[in-house]
Amino acid sequence: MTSLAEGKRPPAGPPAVVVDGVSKRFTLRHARSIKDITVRLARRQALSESFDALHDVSLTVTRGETVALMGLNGSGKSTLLKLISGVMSPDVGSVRVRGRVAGLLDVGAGLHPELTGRENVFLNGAILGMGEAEIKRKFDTIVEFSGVERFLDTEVKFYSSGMFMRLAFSIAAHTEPDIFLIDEVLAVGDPPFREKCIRRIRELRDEGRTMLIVAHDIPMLVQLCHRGVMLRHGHKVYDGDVADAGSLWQADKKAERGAR
Ligand SMILES: Nc1ncnc2c1ncn2[C@@H]1O[C@H](COP(=O)(O)OP(=O)(O)OP(=O)(O)O)[C@@H](O)[C@H]1O
Repeated sequence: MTSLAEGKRPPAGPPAVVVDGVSKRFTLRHARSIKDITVRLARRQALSESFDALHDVSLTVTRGETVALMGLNGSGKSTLLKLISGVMSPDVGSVRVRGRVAGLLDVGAGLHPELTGRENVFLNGAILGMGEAEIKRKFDTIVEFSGVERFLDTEVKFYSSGMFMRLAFSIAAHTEPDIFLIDEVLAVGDPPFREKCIRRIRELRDEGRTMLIVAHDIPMLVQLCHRGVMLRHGHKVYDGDVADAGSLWQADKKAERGAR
């Protein structure tokens, strides 16, 4: 696989994101009701267990770099993006971010179901750091990109998941973030919209925005990204050439299929 971004690496600049020795532990509760607790205690089974979703992960992203985060399901990619976006804090280590961050971490995250598409453009735009004048100036572009014009005055709870995602992506992608975090959303849209998103990501990349992208579409990541980081069971196992990271992902995937 050859990378489109090869030879187009951004000039070495100041760091935009510094993740330093980060670990994150989650507790999984096995019993929620009094009955569950009683049964598990009688059987001498644990009521909960904890495990490390991220283990001593360090990562520096230079301003203007587009970095692919790869790894099988459950390897810790989304957790890492949540730590960078600030919606979650690490148990150990630190995360420093320089600039305005726009995260697209969940389909429709940040859209309010009871509000219309139009109201959500204003609300979500403001949450993502745009002023009212800026939103008004970009309103038509955002709506046109999303393709939800006809449903603009409908509450978004009536939108399909694809429409939800299109509006959410469109708002976030037009906030001119310094750092743009994209998690899996590209898997949800229909193919023409996906192509549009990829074009927009490429534009943002060529404008010199910093991006971290999580996806399972490895050829797309290889095309779009300057660099690839591979996670395995919460550990960073590779950080370097995006095509090589892609090959590691393919090998893990093959091993996982073989193990089933
Ligand atoms: N809030 C939470 N509470 C408990 N466990 C969690 C929580 N969030 C994530 N996990 C667990 O942490 C591990 C890492 O999850 P994460 O979503 O970061 O992986 P991922 O690499 O993004 O996976 P996928 O590709 O499936 O989205 C998983 O085992 C997941 O079940």
